Amino acid sequence: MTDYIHSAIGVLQQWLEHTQLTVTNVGLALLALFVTSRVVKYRKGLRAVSYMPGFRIPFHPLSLPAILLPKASWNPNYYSPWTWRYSFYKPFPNDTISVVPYLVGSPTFYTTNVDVARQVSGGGHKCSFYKTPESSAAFLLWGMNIVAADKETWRKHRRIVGPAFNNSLYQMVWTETLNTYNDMVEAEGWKGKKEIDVPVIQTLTFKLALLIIGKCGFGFSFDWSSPPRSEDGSLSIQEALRIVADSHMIATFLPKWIQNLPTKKFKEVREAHGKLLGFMKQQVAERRAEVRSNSSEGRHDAFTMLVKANEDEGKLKLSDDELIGNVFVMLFAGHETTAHTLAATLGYLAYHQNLQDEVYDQIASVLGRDREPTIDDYPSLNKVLAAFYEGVRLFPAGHIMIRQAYEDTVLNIPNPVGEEGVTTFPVPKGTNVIVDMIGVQYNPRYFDNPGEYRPSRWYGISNESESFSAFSIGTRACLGRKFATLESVCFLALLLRDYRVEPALSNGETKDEWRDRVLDGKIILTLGVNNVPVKLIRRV
Ligand code: HEM
Repeated sequence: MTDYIHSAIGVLQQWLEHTQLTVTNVGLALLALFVTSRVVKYRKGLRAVSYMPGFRIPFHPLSLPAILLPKASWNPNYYSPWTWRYSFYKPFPNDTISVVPYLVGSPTFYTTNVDVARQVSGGGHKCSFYKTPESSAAFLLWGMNIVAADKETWRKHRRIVGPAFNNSLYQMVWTETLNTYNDMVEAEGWKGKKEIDVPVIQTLTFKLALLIIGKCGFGFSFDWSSPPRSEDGSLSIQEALRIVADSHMIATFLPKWIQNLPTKKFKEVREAHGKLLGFMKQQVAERRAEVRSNSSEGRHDAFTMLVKANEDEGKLKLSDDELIGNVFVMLFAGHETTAHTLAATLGYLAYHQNLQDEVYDQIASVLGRDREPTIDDYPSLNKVLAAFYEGVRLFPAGHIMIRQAYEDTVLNIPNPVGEEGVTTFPVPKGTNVIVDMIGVQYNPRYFDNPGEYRPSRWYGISNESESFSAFSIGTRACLGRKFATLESVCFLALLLRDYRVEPALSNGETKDEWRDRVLDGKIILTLGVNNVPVKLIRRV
């Protein structure tokens, strides 16, 4: 008997090694097998997939098969499991499908179609869809905010938060990214080194994104090398913000009684939350006093702008908790997303040296060898931006948008490619519509050879174009898109100006094996790539 158990464990271990799956993913895989089921019937022309009702999983069943698939087993010529995610839709006649519960409950539509996404995601007076509180739970820890709010509440938040994303903030994002890059080179001891090993590029991109949100979003003065605790042992605000960002999933999804257990990790998380909350309350009061006494003129961070806009507002002011909620939501909407996309972009550019050369040639022609970039260079660095846009297309950090019909309505679903027109489907109140953003980005309806990393597909396309659907579309599209692109273009231009980025291969590994290992997706709250190990070779 023990022999059987040992050999079963052995087989499982081998399979895990082969597929590079973690134990958590195996758990999810088993759940997926149980939840996802066979195609059962056509429902008014859309083919339906049926699943057992009653499961409330943090992300939808389509995420799960993509995670559980052993690499490349479905198509030896293709390496990204995310293309498989799109191919999920291939057996169906349309790029919008409905998933119908076996027993009770209303069906859910899954769509990879931009027109359907526009109908459900935009908000607005005429839109019959909204974000349910359950789907926004991850954003509601610190108070109501623009991401979680809907309808009238959203409009109230947007009026105050929208104006904070202005040219002064953008100038600050650029300047602070430049300062942070120089700070990083100094603090990491890169000066004078010809070759630098970076085992995980995410350690840099996550720190960069945190410092930029901390400085430009919260208006804190952070620096690359500040110690996590002061001499008296108390947590620094910078470290508290890092812990809060890193423990977001714990704080959102773990029951309170588990979070209150006396382990080192949970104690640290509680300390960080307590410290930040107290600090933010004090900051609201201080900034309000500054705004009232006109002494906030030199401050352009989003937090101060928000307090200012709120002071100027008449009846529809935000409460202090809502102000704090909106500052924190920038951390959760803008930190991981930007950091993951930068890591994916650098991974692709390391793998495709010819494309990196093309980007570098532009940087060199715009900046020369050592001129610091200014925000006026941003439009001329369009190939850097295109490299970033292609990174976010292939790994759209905001990989899912969940909406629900709050009244009986219809969806106008475009007919399959090759057939003109739309078909109108009745959508009863309570029906969920899930916009599968990975599916959208890999949908051949919109992108020629969608699995290929090809930044040139974005050349000559206006920045305002809705083709960049990875930031969503319509009135509720990402408010931080320019924030993210300015930060990323500035950082990439500096890094690629100074260093050639190459894959750091492990023993005996080929470049293609590196690509398969690294440029593979993982989802926690947002979608990113695996750890990206690179070598930075100083350009002379
Ligand atoms: C690569 C980086 C980013 C990506 C891929 C991204 C993606 C998205 C997506 C898909 C949405 C729509 C979500 C939905 O409607 O369910 C969204 C909304 C939003 N994002 Fe971003 N985002 C990024 C960076 C940022 C940054 C840096 C900030 C702020 C500093 C930010 C702030 C927001 C806000 C406030 C909203 C809500 C807008 C509204 O509902 O009116 N994002 N983002």
